[in-house]
Amino acid sequence: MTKSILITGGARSGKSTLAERMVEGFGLPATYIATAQAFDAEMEQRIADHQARRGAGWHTVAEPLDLPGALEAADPARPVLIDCLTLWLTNLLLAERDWRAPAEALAGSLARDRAPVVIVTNEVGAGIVPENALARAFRDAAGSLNQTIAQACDELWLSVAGHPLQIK
Ligand SMILES: Nc1nc2c(ncn2[C@@H]2O[C@H](COP(=O)(O)OP(=O)(O)OP(=O)(O)O)[C@@H](O)[C@H]2O)c(=O)[nH]1
Repeated sequence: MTKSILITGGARSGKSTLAERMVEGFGLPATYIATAQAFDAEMEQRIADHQARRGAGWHTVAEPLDLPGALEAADPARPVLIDCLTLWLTNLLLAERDWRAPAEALAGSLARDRAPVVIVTNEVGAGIVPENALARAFRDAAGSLNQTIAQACDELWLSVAGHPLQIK
């Protein structure tokens, strides 16, 4: 049985909707682990749109930093959707925390005997090389994090303009 799925794609590529459909396809009450924090009205609106779209039947946990801990604490009988790795990385970098050890911990916990886990991430770095050093460091860290989690996942999907493409 497929246990862990990583979905990557650009902004508004449909990756969150694809992830929600996959998790709902397991036919079980599910847990949503959100890494986003609402710092402004725009983000509040995005989050409200997501919550309205998900509807009832989802248990939502907001965890901006301790993602491995949130996954460990989640009910193992329920499928989990993690949305998204890129914001988690941003939160760790802004808090000046290491991301490599938590990324390895997250990858390790995907091997656990539990209901499936679907993870959303962003495909960054396809454009021109950013001019500032922080943006370049973020781009490189995001790429490495995606590789670490993709390697640990049973399936990897790319969402392009609302269309899913299976990579692994
Ligand atoms: N805190 C919190 N964040 C949430 C909740 N629901 C969704 N989010 C966040 O909303 C973010 C995704 O929002 P969007 O900006 O619509 O995603 P997008 O990348 O532009 O679009 P897609 O590619 O279609 O997914 C994710 O990072 C989630 O963590 C929630 O209930 N609470």
